[in-house]
Amino acid sequence: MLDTRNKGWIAPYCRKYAGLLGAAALLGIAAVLSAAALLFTSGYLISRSALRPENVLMVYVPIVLVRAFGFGKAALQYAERLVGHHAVLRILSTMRARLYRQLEPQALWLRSRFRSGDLLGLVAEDIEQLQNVYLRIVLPAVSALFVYALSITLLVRIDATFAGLMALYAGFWLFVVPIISLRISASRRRHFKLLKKSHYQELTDAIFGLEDWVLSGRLGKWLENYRQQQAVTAQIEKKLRRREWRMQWFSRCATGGAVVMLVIWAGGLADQGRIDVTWIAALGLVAFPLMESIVRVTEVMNRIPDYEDSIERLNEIGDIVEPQQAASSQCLEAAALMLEKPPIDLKMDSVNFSYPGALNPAVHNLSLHVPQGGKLAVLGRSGAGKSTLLHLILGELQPDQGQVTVNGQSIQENTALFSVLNQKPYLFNTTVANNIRLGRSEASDEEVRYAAEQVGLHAMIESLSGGYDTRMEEAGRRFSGGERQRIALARVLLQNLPIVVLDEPAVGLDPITEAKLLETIFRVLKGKTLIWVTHHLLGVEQMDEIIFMNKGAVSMRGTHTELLRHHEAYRRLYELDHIE
Ligand SMILES: Nc1ncnc2c1ncn2[C@@H]1O[C@H](COP(=O)(O)OP(=O)(O)OP(=O)(O)O)[C@@H](O)[C@H]1O
Repeated sequence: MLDTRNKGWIAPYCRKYAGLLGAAALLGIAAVLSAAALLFTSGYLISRSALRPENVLMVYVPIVLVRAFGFGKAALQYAERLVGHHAVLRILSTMRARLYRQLEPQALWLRSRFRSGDLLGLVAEDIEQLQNVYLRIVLPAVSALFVYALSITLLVRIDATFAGLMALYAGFWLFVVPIISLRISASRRRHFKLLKKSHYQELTDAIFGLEDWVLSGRLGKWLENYRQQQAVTAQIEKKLRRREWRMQWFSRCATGGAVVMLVIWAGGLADQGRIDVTWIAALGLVAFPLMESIVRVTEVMNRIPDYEDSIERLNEIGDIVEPQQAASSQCLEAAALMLEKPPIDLKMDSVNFSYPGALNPAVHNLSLHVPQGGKLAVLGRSGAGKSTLLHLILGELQPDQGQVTVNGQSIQENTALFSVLNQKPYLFNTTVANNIRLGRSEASDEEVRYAAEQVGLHAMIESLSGGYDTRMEEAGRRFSGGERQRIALARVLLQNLPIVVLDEPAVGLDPITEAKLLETIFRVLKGKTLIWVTHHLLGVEQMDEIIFMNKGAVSMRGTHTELLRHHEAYRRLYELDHIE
């Protein structure tokens, strides 16, 4: 886990992967220098050939050099991309693992806060965006700085006055123009983004309330209004584009300016007889690639606002989640102590909970007792209060009345007793072993293997080309839904906490896979307390208590046999769920 010094999303990774990023930057610089050398030798070759050398052998060396630098430039550019992308993909996979570790333990709590957005999807996309920060901002900027410093140093050795002039000219384009351009464009881009966001919100609202717009007969008016707003946004976007083109045009002029200055200077040197005239074109042409890498910084800086939102959002997530984690880590010791002294007794006494502003309570007068190793199934329609109940059990919500306790202590002080297996476990693009090890980062290879064996994945993993070191394809596409859940289950085994919350882990699986997964879950989690939210009755026979929730209250409860015996509704539901 990163310490506070490593809190951001850019600098810590630059430090950690300095070697790889440095190699990519060096290759980028070498590619620019190779391009400069190519144009330099080409310029010389053209001038030399124009003077009609008596023998082709007299221009043989420049011909070979042109070829070498031509190939070299392409090869170096390719190598730079390869190393740069390799570095960035490694950074992204570390970032994703970090994000997962931050979010996963609070999955249920986050879901209660970010009900309507697919938070994980959103932040995963943000991390995707960050790769551009490295590839399109950090690397080009570093390469431009180096090219600037090297060119001026070389020039000083030939002509200090001219070197000073060029340092000012190129420095203006490298340091001053990008800052001015960023200042102007940043506020416009932000304004544009805000406008777009508000239009999206309005459009989404309108789509949800389309029926009301039609019924009220005001749809035409709304459409007209929306069209006008769109026209304003399009106008601003057009202005932004025009500005970008103008900036590109100025950049080309800047390169042209440098070429003219170099040609005039080289002409002066030739007049003084300090260089041969054949070098004039060579020195002029060399400005093209060097200046281009410098003026590119303006374009690069203008991209910063595009990624600001992503970085801000990721920092916000850290700020929201870290206080929760701090509380959890304080509880770890207590958890360890409690693990040594089973049993863990979980109790809810007449708990009531209402969301702020809600008319009815989401959980109403609910009492439960789950002793160590007890198994509770929670069923109910959507909105019945199942998730709220889980938040209360996990100590993420505080009851308005009543209390939730473990061994007589408030649950808020003991939240690190829980593992959670939810509907969509995320698999990272790292090795299979690392994905399992997310449960406990210090777990040994043997422990990872053992956990995989327990969940029935060992043979399948061994059959992969690299065994446990095989990389998951992005988002674990190589694994089926059931296998993904088994990996998540192996993580839970490594965590080895006394209470496991199962939040519909089998939802979306076919009945056979579901039955097999449930059989594995109940087998490997034997002895642990299970709290299982499920949408149907497959596997409920194995539970010690089944509760049905309706409008926040318990509408039916008992063991499977009791419910079958006394409740006609349960009997029918059970039969429906068990039709072959
Ligand atoms: N963050 C929230 N703010 C306000 N009301 C909420 C919030 N979360 C849930 N509710 C409301 O509380 C009630 C219980 O919701 P809850 O999510 O606990 O039900 P659920 O049984 O888990 O539903 P589902 O199976 O669809 O997840 C619902 O009426 C819901 O609209």
